[in-house]
Amino acid sequence: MVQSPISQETSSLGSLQRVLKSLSAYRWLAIGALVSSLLLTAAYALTPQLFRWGIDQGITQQNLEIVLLSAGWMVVAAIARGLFNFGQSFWAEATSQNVAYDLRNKIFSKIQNLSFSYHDQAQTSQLLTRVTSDIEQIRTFLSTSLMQVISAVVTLVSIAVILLIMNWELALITLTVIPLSSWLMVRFLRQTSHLFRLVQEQLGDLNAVLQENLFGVRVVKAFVREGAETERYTQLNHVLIDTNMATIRSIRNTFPFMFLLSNVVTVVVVGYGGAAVIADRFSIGQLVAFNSYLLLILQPILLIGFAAPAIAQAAACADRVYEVVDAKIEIRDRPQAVPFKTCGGRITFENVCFRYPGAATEAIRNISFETKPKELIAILGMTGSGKSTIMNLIPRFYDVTSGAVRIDGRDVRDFTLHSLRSHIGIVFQETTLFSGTLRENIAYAKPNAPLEEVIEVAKMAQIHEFIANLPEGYDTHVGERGVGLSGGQKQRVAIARTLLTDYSILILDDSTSAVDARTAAQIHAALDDLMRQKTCTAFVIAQRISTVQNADRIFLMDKGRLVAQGTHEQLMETSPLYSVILESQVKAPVQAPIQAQPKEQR
Ligand SMILES: Nc1ncnc2c1ncn2[C@@H]1O[C@H](COP(=O)(O)OP(=O)(O)OP(=O)(O)O)[C@@H](O)[C@H]1O
Repeated sequence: MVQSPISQETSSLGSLQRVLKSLSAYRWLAIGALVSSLLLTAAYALTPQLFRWGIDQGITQQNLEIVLLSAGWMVVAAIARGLFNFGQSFWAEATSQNVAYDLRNKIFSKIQNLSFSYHDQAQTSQLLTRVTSDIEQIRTFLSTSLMQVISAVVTLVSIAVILLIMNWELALITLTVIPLSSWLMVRFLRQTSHLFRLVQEQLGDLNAVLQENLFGVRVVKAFVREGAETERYTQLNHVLIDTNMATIRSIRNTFPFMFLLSNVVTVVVVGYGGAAVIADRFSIGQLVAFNSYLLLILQPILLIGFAAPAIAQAAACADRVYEVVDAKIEIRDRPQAVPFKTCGGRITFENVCFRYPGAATEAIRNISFETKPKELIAILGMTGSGKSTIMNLIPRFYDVTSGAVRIDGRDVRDFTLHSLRSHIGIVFQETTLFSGTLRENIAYAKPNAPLEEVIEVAKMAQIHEFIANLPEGYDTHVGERGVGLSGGQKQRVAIARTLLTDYSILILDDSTSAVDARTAAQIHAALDDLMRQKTCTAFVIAQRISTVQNADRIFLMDKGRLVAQGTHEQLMETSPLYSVILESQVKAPVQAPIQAQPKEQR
């Protein structure tokens, strides 16, 4: 299996730093959250002092006015806490939503620009997990964990100072809790950080099975593999729960010790502080305030503890997201690239070899040919002989391993990708339609095309009659993969979609394979005229010799090599392989299309 390019290790910490840097774009929102958080901490820190004042100056001195005043200020402090809490969560949420929005756009546009070779090796489900779940984890980190940690650190420092001022001996006993619990936290993070990355990867694997299953649901049912598929999913689900349980075990091994620490310190403070009150070295109000601070100081340590797994997880997610954002785009414009404007029709392959990334052998070897203007070239050959590969090199879906592909004498790598691909109309072997109406699908590359133009190309692709007979005609909705249409109908919509573009080079890659032989012949007849008018060169890859007999030249491929070329008649005379293919097809029912029409593929 090909190694995924998106599973390399990079520094999680560095990725998390990049997330933090991205906050600068929303600095005012972030500052709003930070200021609210600081004010919230201040409001919390003030409350025990109000207690102390109320007890020592009010209750102990039997001064009702001070008791009521301190109670009133406590109400004010409570309201202030509510307001600052709201401000902190509102602005933190707004910041995180904006950062997630930017990251989603960034990763999506990167995915659009990544080369075919990247997509060949990357798992779609892993990419989906990165765009959805990973970014959501980063967002939660920014809106919750990050704020928790910042306010916890501010609270810890400010309360430590207050405690030291109030009673340094008792403060030092209390503050021992900080290094001890920090050590527990670091140990916990060391144990779990790799587990969080694993969880996200396993989630991606689980999504892969789900996605494959949804796409291949018909195959699963046809082969009665529902049970086996459920088993496969359950197994991966099991692996995921095991990893999740490992993280939970690590949490379980850490947090009880933290709680134990806090309880021990409380006991010591009450014991030591109580003795100090009896010895008149400390007032009751101070002891109550001290005890309240103790709760406040343990809370942030626990908060950091709770935030730690989320931070480790966010770091792993940020790592995965930036791996895609930083992925190398193999095929891109050269610095001096020029726009491809007009096509004279001379397409030259000069000793071209090509090996797919990660493949052991070359898919095509030493291919050389040159087309003449307005030529219609058919490419024929056994399955896997390299026909599609040749065509992939003209629009630079891949770059040659050696040799050169030229158009009118100029290397295709010298053209800007956008202009080059805009001039090449290509119908792929596999048909992909998008969710939307039939009209929207046909006008995919030219959304403003008037209906007459859409109808015109639909007629050429022999699909107009079918569409016109639908109750909603061209406004009929089709599913994301054209569900509701037969294989042949989808192929014809795809042909119409290509015909509507401003192509000058046309490539039809086995694009009538799912269409019945008579309709295929009608499509080719209609395209024949069109190819000679609109295109400078056309390539048709086909399995059936009958559909390409009219080609000006037929290229015969065998095991990655161009073994023969010429007209149908010439090849019949000179190529034994061509004769073998022809003979095998003469015996096949497709040679007699009118008498025995195969059903369109469903
Ligand atoms: N993305 C890819 N990564 C690695 N190898 C590939 C890839 N695509 C095709 N190949 C290999 O390259 C060789 C040529 O494939 P290609 O698709 O060009 O054949 P083809 O003649 O068009 O076949 P078919 O008629 O079945 O479509 C095959 O051996 C195939 O396994």
